[in-house]
Amino acid sequence: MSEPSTIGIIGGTGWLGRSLALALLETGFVLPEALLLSNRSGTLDDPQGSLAGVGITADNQELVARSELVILSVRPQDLSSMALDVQGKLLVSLVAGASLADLQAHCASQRVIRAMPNAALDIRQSYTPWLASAQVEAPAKAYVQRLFETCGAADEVFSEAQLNYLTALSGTGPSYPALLARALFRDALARGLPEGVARRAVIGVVVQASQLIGERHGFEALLQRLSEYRGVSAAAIEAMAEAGFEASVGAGLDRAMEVAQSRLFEPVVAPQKPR
Ligand SMILES: NC(=O)C1=CN([C@@H]2O[C@H](COP(=O)(O)OP(=O)(O)OC[C@H]3O[C@@H](n4cnc5c(N)ncnc54)[C@H](OP(=O)(O)O)[C@@H]3O)[C@@H](O)[C@H]2O)C=CC1
Ligand SMILES: O=C(O)[C@@H]1CCC=N1
Repeated sequence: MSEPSTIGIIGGTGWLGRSLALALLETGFVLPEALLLSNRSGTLDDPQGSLAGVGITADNQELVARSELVILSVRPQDLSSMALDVQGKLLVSLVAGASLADLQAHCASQRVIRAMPNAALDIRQSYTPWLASAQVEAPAKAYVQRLFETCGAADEVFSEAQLNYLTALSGTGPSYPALLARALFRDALARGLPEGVARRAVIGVVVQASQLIGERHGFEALLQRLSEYRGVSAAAIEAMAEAGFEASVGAGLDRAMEVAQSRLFEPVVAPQKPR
């Protein structure tokens, strides 16, 4: 496969589609004139001009005709009612709950990649696992890996089960840190802290202090080091564990994975014949 010279993003003005478009432009991965976006109105709201020169259309088939690589970034329910024939071209879908087989049948291509970024694509810090159908050639896979590295880290995975699990674990992006932040915030308010202090303390922990977790400090090593004081942190970590912290996380992931594998996308228009 020679590298696609044109990229089209269906749903390219949404949260993920637009963030991806901006990342591809910022990194020079694609030139504005080689990028085409679609949405239902065919209009582009771009007050800052960051998408200057990029094409916009309301006609998804026109986008397919003009793009060598088609990226699908609409909500699952919008895909269900969308007739789309990608004419055997390489299709990269970001749609949660749409399996490779569903996408092949619905969009008329055997060459399909399912990718699962998260909302941190917005700040070019997504973690994006992806799964390719057997018909995707090695150079196309290498190209897609580089494409997602424009906005964070990416890994190929090798089963729908792994991708569905990762939809629950990492596709949810900021959900779990935000849940922890809300629990800490509510606790602080319940104990009478002023709201501003509570909010800044929580952000200080969940957003700022958590940056210590990374290349230099693994999370296990950090927990160990803090626990070794046998003081306040150790008491909190152990009491939270005893109260069922990990069981609660496991239950949430179970439920999220059930939804991720439950065909959020159900075709209501006739499938195309895969090419
Ligand atoms: N947001 C997230 O955190 C994550 C989302 N995902 C998946 O990514 C996909 C996109 O999500 P997200 O960007 O958040 O959703 P948004 O609702 O922000 O964006 C959806 C886009 O699709 C457009 N659209 C809707 N219907 C059509 C249509 N018939 N033809 C062309 N464009 C259309 C919308 O534009 P308009 O309404 O103007 O037509 C909009 O630009 C979803 O499938 C989701 O499951 C995956 C991981 C994380
Ligand atoms: O919650 C959702 O369905 C989307 C897909 C994964 C993350 N956000």
